[in-house]
This record gives sequence, C-alpha cells and structure tokens, in this order.
Amino acid sequence: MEDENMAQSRPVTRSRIPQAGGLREMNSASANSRSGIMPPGTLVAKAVSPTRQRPMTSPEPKKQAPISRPASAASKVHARGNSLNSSTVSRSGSTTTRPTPNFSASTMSYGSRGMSGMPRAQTSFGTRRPNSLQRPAASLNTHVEDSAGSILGKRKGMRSSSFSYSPFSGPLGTLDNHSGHNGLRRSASVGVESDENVFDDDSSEASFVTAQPAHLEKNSANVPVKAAPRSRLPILTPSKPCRVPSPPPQKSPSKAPRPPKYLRKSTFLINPDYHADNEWNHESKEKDMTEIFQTFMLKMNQQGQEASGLKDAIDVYKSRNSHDTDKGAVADLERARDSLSETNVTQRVEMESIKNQLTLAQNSLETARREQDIAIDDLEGRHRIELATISHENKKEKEVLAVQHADEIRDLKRKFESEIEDEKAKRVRELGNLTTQSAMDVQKSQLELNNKERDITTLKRELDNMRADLERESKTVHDLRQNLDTATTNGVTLESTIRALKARIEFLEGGREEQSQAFERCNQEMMDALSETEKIKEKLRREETLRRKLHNQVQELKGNIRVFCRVRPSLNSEPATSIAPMQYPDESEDAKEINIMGPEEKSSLGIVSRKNNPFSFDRVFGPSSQNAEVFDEISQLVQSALDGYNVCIFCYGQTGSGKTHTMSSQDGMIPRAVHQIYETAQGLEEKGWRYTMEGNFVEVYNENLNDLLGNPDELDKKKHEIRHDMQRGKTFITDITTVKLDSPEMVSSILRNADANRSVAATKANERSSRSHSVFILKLTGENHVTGERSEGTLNLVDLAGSERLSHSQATGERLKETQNINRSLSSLGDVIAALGQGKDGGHIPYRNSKLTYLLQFSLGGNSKTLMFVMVSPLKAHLSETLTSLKFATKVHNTHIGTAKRQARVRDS
Ligand SMILES: Nc1ncnc2c1ncn2[C@@H]1O[C@H](COP(=O)(O)OP(=O)(O)OP(=O)(O)O)[C@@H](O)[C@H]1O
Repeated sequence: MEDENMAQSRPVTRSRIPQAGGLREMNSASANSRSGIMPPGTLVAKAVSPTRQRPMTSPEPKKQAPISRPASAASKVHARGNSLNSSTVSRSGSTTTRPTPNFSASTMSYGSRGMSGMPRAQTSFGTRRPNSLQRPAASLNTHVEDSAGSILGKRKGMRSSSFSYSPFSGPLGTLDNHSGHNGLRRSASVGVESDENVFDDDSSEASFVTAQPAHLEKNSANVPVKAAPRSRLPILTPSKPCRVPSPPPQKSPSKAPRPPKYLRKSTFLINPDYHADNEWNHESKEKDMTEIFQTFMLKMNQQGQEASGLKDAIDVYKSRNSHDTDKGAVADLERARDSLSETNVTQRVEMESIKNQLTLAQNSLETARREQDIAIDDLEGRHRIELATISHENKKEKEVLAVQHADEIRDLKRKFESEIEDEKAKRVRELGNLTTQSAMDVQKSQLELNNKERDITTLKRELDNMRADLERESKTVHDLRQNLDTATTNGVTLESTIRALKARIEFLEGGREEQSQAFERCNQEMMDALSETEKIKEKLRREETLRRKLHNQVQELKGNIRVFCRVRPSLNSEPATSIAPMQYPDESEDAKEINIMGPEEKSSLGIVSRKNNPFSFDRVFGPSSQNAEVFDEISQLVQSALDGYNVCIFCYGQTGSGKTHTMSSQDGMIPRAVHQIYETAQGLEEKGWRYTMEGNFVEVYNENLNDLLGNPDELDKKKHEIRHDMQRGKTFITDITTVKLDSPEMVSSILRNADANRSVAATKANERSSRSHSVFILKLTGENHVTGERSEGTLNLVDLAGSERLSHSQATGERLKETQNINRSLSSLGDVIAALGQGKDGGHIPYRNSKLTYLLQFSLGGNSKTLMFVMVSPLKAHLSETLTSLKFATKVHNTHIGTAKRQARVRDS
C-alpha cells in the first residue's frame, strides 16, 4: 500500500516513455525471462549444481505438473515476446492471482510453452488490433492484450494515437516485437503523422518490464538460460541495475491531452465540452501504476540482491559441507532455506498483489480508453452527421445556386437575345435609312449631274458667246488699230498740214482780211456739208421706215396667211415604185401649182387613166428644193418679225413628210431665221437700232404644255400656264425657260437641248416628236436710240404633229389619245383660221379650243403674219393623207386674214 501511494503521488508526466530505451526493454520474452522473479528451477539448479549450467528445458518432472499454469503463463509470455509485451503484463497478472507454490515448474515448461504461445500472440496482433478500432468495446472485453498492445503502441512514441485511437486512421500497423531497439514496431502502414499525438506514451510500464531483465541479466551470466539467446534486447549489465527509464522528454508537461488531428478547432467548436469530458484520469492511473510498478521493481531488485547474497551464502555453506559434513550446519541451512523460501513466497505474493493492482489500473485505463474511443466514435458519428448535413446543405445550396445561376443565365440570355434583336432591328432600320438615303443621294446626284450638264451646256454656250465676243473685240481692236494707224497717219498729215498752214498763216499774215474771208468760206462749206449729211441721214431713216411700210404692204398684199407646199424627196430606203406621181405644172415660172396624180383607173372602155388632183398655193417646192431656197421665201417674214410683227410659221403634214427636216434640221428654218435676225439686227445698229432676242421652246403634248429647255424629268409633270397681255398683245408662259440669244450659234444648242428632252420623253411614249406640236418662240425687241422707235415682234416656228387620220392610223390606247388630241388641235387650228378668214370684227375666234391655238393667239390673227407649210410625202402609201393635207391647206390658203398691225411705238421724248 505504501508503494501504491507512492505511485499515486508521482507526477503524471513521469509515466510517459516514448524513449527508445524504455521500449527496447519491452521485449516480453526478455522481460519474462529476465524478470526479477527468479525461476525457481534456476535456483534449484544452481543450488544443486552451482558450477553446472542446466538447460531451461530440463525441469524436474515431479514439480512440473502442479505449476503448469504459471509455467504456461511464463512460456506464453515468452512466446509472445515477439508480439506484445503488454500481454506479458496481463499474463503476469494472472499468475499472481493464482500463485504457484513451485516456481521451478514454470522454468521447466519455459521452452515448450514458448513455442506454443507464438501463434496466439501473432493472432492477437495480426488480426485483433484492427478490430479493436472498429469494435473497441468487444476487443477490450475479450482481448486485454490488444488494449495493452495499444498502450504499448503509444508508449513506443510511435504516434500511436493515429492507429490506436484515431477513428479515421488507416489499418493498424502490425506490432513487431522483433525490433532490436524498440522491441515493438509498428508497420509502415501507419499513415498519419502524429507530432500532435495526444496520447504520448508512458514509460512506467516499460520500466516495470525492463527492471527485471536488468537483474536477470546479471544472473544469466551464471545460469544458462535459454531465453537469453532468443532475446535480441540489449542485455543490461549490472552497471545499470534496476534502471528505471527516465520519463520521456515532454514537449509540454502541463499540456492537456489534445484531440486527434481530425478533431480540430472546428470539432471543439461543435462540441466545446469535448475537452472537459475527456479529462481522463487514465493517465494519472497509468502513472500511478507505473510508480507502483517501479516500486515493485525496486523491491524486486532488492529481493534479488538479497537472494543473490543468500545464494552466495548457500554456496559457501555448500562448499563447507562438501568438506565437512555437519548435520547441524545442514539443518541450519535447511532452516535458512525454508526461511528464505517463505520470505520469497511472501514477496512473490506481494508482487502478485502489486501486479494485480497494476492490472486493475490497466483495466480501468483501458475502460477509460474505451470510453474515450466511444466518445471519439460518438464525436466521429456526430462529426460525420454534421459533415453529411453540411454536405447535404452545401449540395442543396449548390443546387439552389445552380438553379439561380441557370435562371440568371436564362435571363441574361433572354436579355442579350432581345438586345441583339433590338440591335439587329436597329441596324436593319439604319441600313434601310442608309439605303433610302443613298438612293436619295443617288437621285440627288443624278439631278445635280443633270443640272451640271445643263450648266456645262450653258457655260459652253456662254463660252461660245464669249469667244464670239472675243472675236468681235479682236475685230474691234483690229479696227481700232487701223483707225489708230489712220489717225497716226492723219496726225502726221495734220502736223504737216499745220506746218503748211503755219507757213501759210505766216504767209497770209500780210493779207489777214483775205485770209479771214477764206476761213469763213471754208467754215461755211463745212457747215453746209454737215447739214447736208444730216439731211441725208434723215432721208435714210425715212426711207427705212418707208421700206418697212412698203415691205409690210407687200406682205399684206401677199396675204397675211400664206401657204407653201413642199414635197420631200424619196429616201434611199424607198423604192421608186412606191413613189406617187406628182406634177409641178408651173415649176419653171411661179411654182405655185402641184398636181397629185391618183392611182391608175381603168374605164369601161379599157382606157387607163389617172385622176388629177391639182392644188395651187403661194409657192410649191418640189423634191429637189433645198432649205436655203425655202428660207429665201420666208426671210421677208422673219424681217417682219424684226420690224415688230408677230409672225407664225408652221409646218403641217402627215408623219414622215419632212416637217422636222424643214423646220428644225441643221439648216432648217429656225437656225436660218435666227441667223438672219442676228445679221439684220447687226446691220440695223448703224441705223440706231439695238435688238435683244429671247427664245423659248415648248411642246404641246396631249393638250399639255411642256418646257423643252427645262428639266427633262419635269416633262409631262410641271404645269405651265399660258397668260395673255391683251393690252400689249403679248403672250407669256409661266415657269418657262427663257434663253437669251446673243449669238446665232446658241440656236443649235437650244435645238439640241429640245431634241434631247424629247428623246428622253420618247422612251415613255414612242415617236414623241411625231405625236406633239413643238413651238419655237423668238421674241425680238428693238430700240432705235436715234429716233426713239421701239419694236416688239415675235417669231413662232411651229412643227405640228403628224396629221394622219384616226381612221387610217387605227391607233388604240395611249396612241389613240395622242391622235385624238392631235386631230382636235389641228382641227381647232383650222377652225381658228377659218374664223379669222371670215373677217368679222369682233367675231369669235375659238382660240381656246386647243392649247396650240391659245398659245398662238396673237400670232394667228389679224395682228400677225402666218405662213403654213403643207408638207407632202411622195409615197403612194401616203397618197390619201397627202390629198387630205393639201385640201386642208387649200382651205387655209383661201382664207383672207385682215391687216396685220405692227407692234411699234415711238419713244416718248
Ligand atoms: N427635203 C428633204 N430632203 C431630204 N430629206 C428629207 C427632206 N424632207 C424630209 N426628209 C427626210 O425624210 C425623213 C422624214 O422627215 P421628217 O422627220 O422631217 O418628217 P416629219 O414630218 O417631221 O415626221 P414626224 O411628223 O414623224 O416628225 C427624214 O429622214 C428626213 O431626213
């Protein structure tokens, strides 16, 4: 009890033995064989034959049987030396509970039992240790050595917590007790490092085991003990008897046991009472047991020493007895032996008692460890549940997040898709706008291009005019230079004359009166010459006026409406057989008659004859006539326009009869008229006349007025109105392009423009030029700065549409509409002329019946001079139309229109 108390009072840290030294002595075999408890057999053997070494395997048969159990235990312990020394402890304990009267018996069975015990030891360590992890309670109940093994594992300082107590450690490594220095080794399969092992080993039990071999080793020098060679433990020499292993260096003596590695901070957070609950007392118990054991070992050592002293005494006695047999001494020895045996038995009983206590303490320790294991398992279970819960929650959360993310992705996708759609629609709209804009730009550019082209044309025209002006200026400069030369010559002449006159003056100074009289005479002569010149100029002006008057009288006598007939020549494409026979009876004389021969007719008598269709006009131009010849006849009318009359020249006839050729071709009436006007106007400048010429070119198509000098795109679109100034007898057209004719060359560009505009329109309606009336209007305004006279005349050159009959043309649709309009306007023209022919003052003239007659109102009446060309096609096919045209022309020719009035007035002076 005293030892027990001492053990309990020892510090806890004392019990921890992770040192190799302590472990080295854990060899159970050696521990058993060298325990302080001397095998009785040994003592007997030594007593019988101290010099002879007796083998351990030759015990006395008589004493073997009764102590078979302890011997078995001893051999078993020995056999398990390779497996686990803790089992030795437990077995030792068992031997104490059943004390054996004769210890030599155990020695006798030492060798044989040892062999039989081996498999069992291996079984316990090879298979049960892992089971102890899974079923700690069961293991503890049935296999105490397993727990002991665990304890020993811990004591090895092998971070054994990972395999003995860690709920998550790998399979328990096999404990190998064959290790030379540690005596117990864990296999390499222990997978968890364990610097932080909570359960550091205690050295107390190791000390308990190893204290014996130290003593036994000493004895083994004299006693041939079989166990010695088998033990690979280092043999403790007597120099370090009863060495109690020093406690292992502890990292922190006061350090409380910590939970295994997997039970970390979080675990404590989950179960903060963990530490408190696991305030085991097994360590203290273990320490107590260690103390007790050490005390026991000390006693054992002491007893061993005493026993060795006694042995020595016995030897001495024996030696004495060998020489001197003394019964008394033997009796003493016998008594001493009995006494020693009793003492020995008593001590063994004490030892067994202590061992029993140790076993109890170990059991309680194991119980505590089991509780700890249970607590750990419980914690582990909770931990697993928590982990599962957390994992489940995480999984759920993950799923929720995944769903949320999927929703967000869907939303984003929808959003992006809608944005893309919006962007797409926007881009499409922009593209549409751009396309529209570009189309508009193209249209605009086209318009601008057209305008530019017109501008270029105008500029070209202006350039031409400027060139003409330049030429004129050059001519003027040339004239001025000539004048200057003349003036220079005159100056030289004058200088010589002055000199002559000076000489003469000097000469005449003598007779001044004569000279004065001569000067006056000269002066008078000069004045007379000047007045004579003025009289002549005045006479010239009067004659010009008279000429105009006479000219107009002649024109009036000729008739204010005259009709010329022109037959165009046959074209190369027209065969001679297709030409209708025509006769010109007075071609060589007045050339006023034409006879259109009808088709051949056979009389009932078989006589072939042709019907004659004679016509008479103011002039008939045959196929061979040229435009120049024709113009000669009409130039007087153009002069009338310059004189201030309204003149209207129009060509009438069926399509292809030569109207355009006569009127608008390069050398047609229009260019020639303009040329004549320009030249005449220049000539009249000497007589004080200055003329300005302005031109319009319009078209009457389907009873609409179009500007042939305007924008071709506006043809048929822009509306033009005809306005009449009844006071001045003037006609104006709204929004019409007026071109100032500064030179005759400009006429050609005007005609080209008009032609181009008509050709653009012709793409819409075929043969536009044939289906519309074109009117070239030339307004001539002249002023005489000497006489103050002013004249305003208009020359209208009209190219009428084809006059073919509706019935013959068999037109339909648009063409029918065109034909109807043409016929209506031509019929209106005939009606107007007929009304004018009736000559009734104040009689109604149906000018408004058509656009054409309304436009030509002031150029058709008594206030104008009218010339009608009736154009004739030579073709047989056109014969019928030709006759119709000629009949219409005859009617016009027979019409007498009243006297034309000159649009002239004298400037107010
Ligand atoms: N006096 C002529 N000398 C030579 N060729 C002529 C003459 N008169 C007309 N032609 C030719 O006859 C053809 C038809 O003439 P033009 O086009 O002038 O007839 P049109 O009456 O004006 O026809 P449309 O009414 O269809 O305009 C043209 O090729 C033209 O050159």
